[in-house]
Amino acid sequence: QLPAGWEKRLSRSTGQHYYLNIYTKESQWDVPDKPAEPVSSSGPEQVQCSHLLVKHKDSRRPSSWREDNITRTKEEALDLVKSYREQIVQGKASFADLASKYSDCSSAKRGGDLGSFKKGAMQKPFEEASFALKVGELSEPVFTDSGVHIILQSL
Ligand SMILES: N=C(N)NCCC[C@H](NC(=O)[C@@H]1CCC/C1=C/[C@H](COP(=O)(O)O)NC=O)C(N)=O
Repeated sequence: QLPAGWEKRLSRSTGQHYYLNIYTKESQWDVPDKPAEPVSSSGPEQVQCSHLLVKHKDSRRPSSWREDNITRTKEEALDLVKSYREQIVQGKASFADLASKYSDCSSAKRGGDLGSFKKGAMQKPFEEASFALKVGELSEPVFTDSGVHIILQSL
């Protein structure tokens, strides 16, 4: 008798039995010894985030809708990102307002919204920071080849 939430399946490729978590559709070879977890332990499949990106002269593409040739240094970009983050945290400005004015990413037009994305879509440092956030949480400055970001997880 299997613990609740599991189904016994036969693998066509190996002829072995495996066990399917009927909630998360995750499968495993080992016979389950406790009821299936209704949410996957590996966290959400995808997240929706907005970001404010400040590029610098060493960015992979040191150009944006704001500035054809971006010459600020990485340190200057970090100082700007910190000042924007401070204004948001102190409630002096909204994330979307500052992103639409100052983000060097085309998503500035949407208040920084990047839409939903799965693992594998964004550069690793950005992905790791995005998936580590809770809904409504604002990241510390994150560095990618694009430049310096702050990230807001929206959904
Ligand atoms: N899937 C969605 N929505 N679009 C594809 C995103 C591709 C992805 N992009 C990034 O990782 C950078 C960092 C986080 C956001 C982002 C935006 C970049 C930043 O500007 P850029 O350095 O490119 O000039 N602008 C657009 O791609 C990548 N794997 O390169």
